[in-house]
This record gives sequence, structure tokens and C-alpha cells, in this order.
Amino acid sequence: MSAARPPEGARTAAEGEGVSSIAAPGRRFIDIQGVAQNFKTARGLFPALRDIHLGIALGEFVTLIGHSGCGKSTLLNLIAGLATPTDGVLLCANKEIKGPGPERAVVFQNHSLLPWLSCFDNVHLAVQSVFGAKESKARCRQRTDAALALVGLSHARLKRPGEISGGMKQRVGLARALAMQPRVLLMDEPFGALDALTRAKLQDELLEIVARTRSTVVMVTHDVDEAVLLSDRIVLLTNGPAATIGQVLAVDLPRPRQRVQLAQDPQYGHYRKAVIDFLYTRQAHVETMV
Ligand SMILES: Nc1ncnc2c1ncn2[C@@H]1O[C@H](COP(=O)(O)OP(=O)(O)OP(=O)(O)O)[C@@H](O)[C@H]1O
Repeated sequence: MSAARPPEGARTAAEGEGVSSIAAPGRRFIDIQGVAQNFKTARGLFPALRDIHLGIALGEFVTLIGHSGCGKSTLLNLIAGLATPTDGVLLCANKEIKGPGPERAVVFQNHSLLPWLSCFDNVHLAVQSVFGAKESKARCRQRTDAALALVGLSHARLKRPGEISGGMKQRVGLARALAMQPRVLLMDEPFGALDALTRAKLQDELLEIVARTRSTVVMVTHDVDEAVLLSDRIVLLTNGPAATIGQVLAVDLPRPRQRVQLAQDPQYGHYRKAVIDFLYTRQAHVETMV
């Protein structure tokens, strides 16, 4: 089990069946190495992403930002294991990502709840899929209740998705992801469909939850303020086709972060301006032909 650690970056012999292992430094809990993604289309291959290199540390909050269609969701899906890259390799905790896994939970913009199940049952389904085989029914129910409490939804546990607001649905989606106790939370514009006030409230709640759970988060967003408020680092993608990382911006603002104070903080303004400059000057969006 405890073999001597090879030098950083050195490949080790493959362990287990087909799981390649690589020695990775702490900053590379998620390690994306030379990833490219092409899609087959009726008009030939479409190069969505090229040459993506990125390491994400345990407990880090990283946002992916870039113009519409640049490849943010494609990159998130690759980390989720919902797609396989055309080129390159993605690792999580030193293991190659070869499909979805409970250590990487995904929260989508459209919450994707089952409408006929209560909030409790929607979360419970995920809990059972991860813990059902090895834990008692009571413990699984406890986990479900704890996740709903974490997002402030204990009172709505028996309601169905059709009976709750958009913000509450996103909270159920978040509870469902958190209940799986993932090491990585992958979020694809989770607050994109919400009004500004609900969105702000959920961002604040997410900051608190992540501080408590110490989750590693990768989040896709279009919102510059959301990116600066939440992130340790902002990954700025160039325009597609063949998008790549144009810049990585480290956001060195102390935590806990309070949006009201930050609004007057010159450092906050500096980060905000850097993202806006990248998006609207260096990567001014040119509509690509469809
Ligand atoms: N399955 C697919 N087949 C063909 N092309 C695809 C496929 N999935 C994505 N694409 C293309 O790859 C590019 C990147 O798409 P992606 O959804 O990752 O962008 P995005 O940055 O998340 O966009 P948005 O911000 O609008 O959600 C787009 O040009 C898209 O049309």
C-alpha cells in the first residue's frame, strides 16, 4: 500500500485494472494534462477545446468563465467523467477519470430533480446509490436529513419540485450533491436561471457551506461578480473554436467574504476589471457562424 513516493510528475506503474496512476503534487488534486476535445458533427470534426493544462488543489474554489459556446461545460463534463477527451488525460486524486464517480458530484443549472418525488426522496435516491449497500436505512435517512438541513430546506422536505421556488429547487440539487459527500463539487451555472436576489442569497449560502464542508469546487459561470466573490482562482477561457485557457487569475481576497464590504474594496474592483478586460477587450466576442 505505502510504496515510496516517486518524484513529482513521474509516472508510476498502472495499479489495478486499467487505472493509471501518476504522482501529483498537492496543487493537483484534479490534474488536467493536455486535454483536447473534438466533436463529430455532420460537417466534420469540431474542435471545441485544445491544449488545456490545469491543476486544482484540494479545497480550492475554481470558476470557469468565458463567452457563450467557448467550451466551459465541455471542460466540466470532462472532469465529471460524462465525456472522454479526444486527447490528453484528466486525473482526480491521482486516478485517471474514466467515467462519473460519487467523489465528483454535479449540480446542473436546471436542477434535474425528479418531479414525482419529494425533496427528501430526490436527495435520498442519491444517498442510497452511494451509501445504501453499506449503511443502515436509518443512517441513510439521517444523511438525507442532514443534507437538507445544510441547505436550509428541512421545512420543505416533503414537498415536490413543482411546489417549491426555483431557488429552493437549486438548493435541493445542491443538497443532493452534498449528501453524496463528494470530494469535488462540479457546478454548471447553478444559479444562472435565478433572479438576482435569490442568486446572491444562494451564493452567500454556498460560501458558508463550502467553508464548512471544505469541498473542492469547479463552477461554470457567466457572471463576473459571482466569479470574483466565490473563487480562489478564475480560469478564463479564450473564444472557441479550439478554445484554451487564456489566463488564470488568483483572487487573493480574505475569507470569509462579505459582498457588501467587498463592493467597496479596491482589490475586488481590481479583480473584476481584470476579468472584464479579458472578456471584453482581449476576447471581445465575435459571433461564430453556426
Ligand atoms: N455534443 C456536441 N457535438 C457537437 N458540438 C458540440 C457538442 N457539445 C458542445 N459542442 C460545441 O462545443 C462548443 C462548446 O460548447 P459548450 O457547451 O461547452 O460551451 P459553453 O462555454 O458551456 O457555452 P454556454 O456558456 O453557452 O453554456 C460549442 O461550439 C458547442 O456548439
